[in-house]
Amino acid sequence: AQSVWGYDKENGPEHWHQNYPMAKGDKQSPIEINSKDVRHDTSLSPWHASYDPGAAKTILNNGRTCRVVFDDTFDRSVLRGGPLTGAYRLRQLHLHWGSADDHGSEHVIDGVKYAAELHLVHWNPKHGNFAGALKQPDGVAVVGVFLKVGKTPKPEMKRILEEIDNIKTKGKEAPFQHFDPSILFPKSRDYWTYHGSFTTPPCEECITWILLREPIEVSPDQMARLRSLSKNGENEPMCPLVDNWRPLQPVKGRIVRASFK
Ligand SMILES: NS(=O)(=O)c1ccc(C(=O)N2CCN(Cc3ccccc3)C2)cc1
Ligand SMILES: [Zn+2]
Repeated sequence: AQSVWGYDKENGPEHWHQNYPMAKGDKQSPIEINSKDVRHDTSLSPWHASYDPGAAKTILNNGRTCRVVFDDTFDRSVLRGGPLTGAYRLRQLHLHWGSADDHGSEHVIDGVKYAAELHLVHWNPKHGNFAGALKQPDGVAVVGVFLKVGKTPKPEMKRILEEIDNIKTKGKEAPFQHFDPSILFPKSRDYWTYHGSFTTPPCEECITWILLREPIEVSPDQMARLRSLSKNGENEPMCPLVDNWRPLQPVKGRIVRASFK
């Protein structure tokens, strides 16, 4: 039977192109950001998120990540500015992380891998709905925030990680309300931006990436909580949900712009 895609030897990133040909495209993500190749673009404006905490709905474990889902039926929580034209609607946030603190992020910055990477996924309502947006080059915008392990963890991450106990296994979902994800943003608004793809199948090349330069800190036990999630269902053999990151993809001549010098 067609094995559903995942991150294991038999269904991992090297196999994805068999069912999802886009995976071999020339605008794939993630990529390594090399500061020497980045262009400071003075025309890039600051980005702005105006999120309604009431839009948060649920948190779930889908066996591949931990995801918080928001109401995106109208312009309730939106991202504007930066490289974007118009307001993009926040649909969900999720994370990618490693089995140890020295790796786990998808994008790599000058050789540095972070322990995890948070993705806030937004779509362009001019394309009608999310399914339509992912067929357009300007359909989706993802803000990426790097997580590093440190001693002064952000209390805001606590809220997501406290919910982990209720969604330990695949398919588990819990209410997750009154949450404004902009509290997860670091102080600096500096970012890199480039055009790329979903880092998971179907790997459509519809994403304007906005990667924040300043990482946020999480504590060692917060990372341990994330790693305590299981990719299996409740009554299946335990299998830790870790290393749900895609390896680096070829840059293929793409230009990465920076909002800062
Ligand atoms: N890691 S990432 O930020 O690049 C990212 C990866 C996947 C997704 C995501 O939600 N989907 C990709 C397509 N998929 C299937 C789908 C669902 C509804 C309609 C149509 C298609 C959903 C969003 C962001
Ligand atoms: Zn992601």
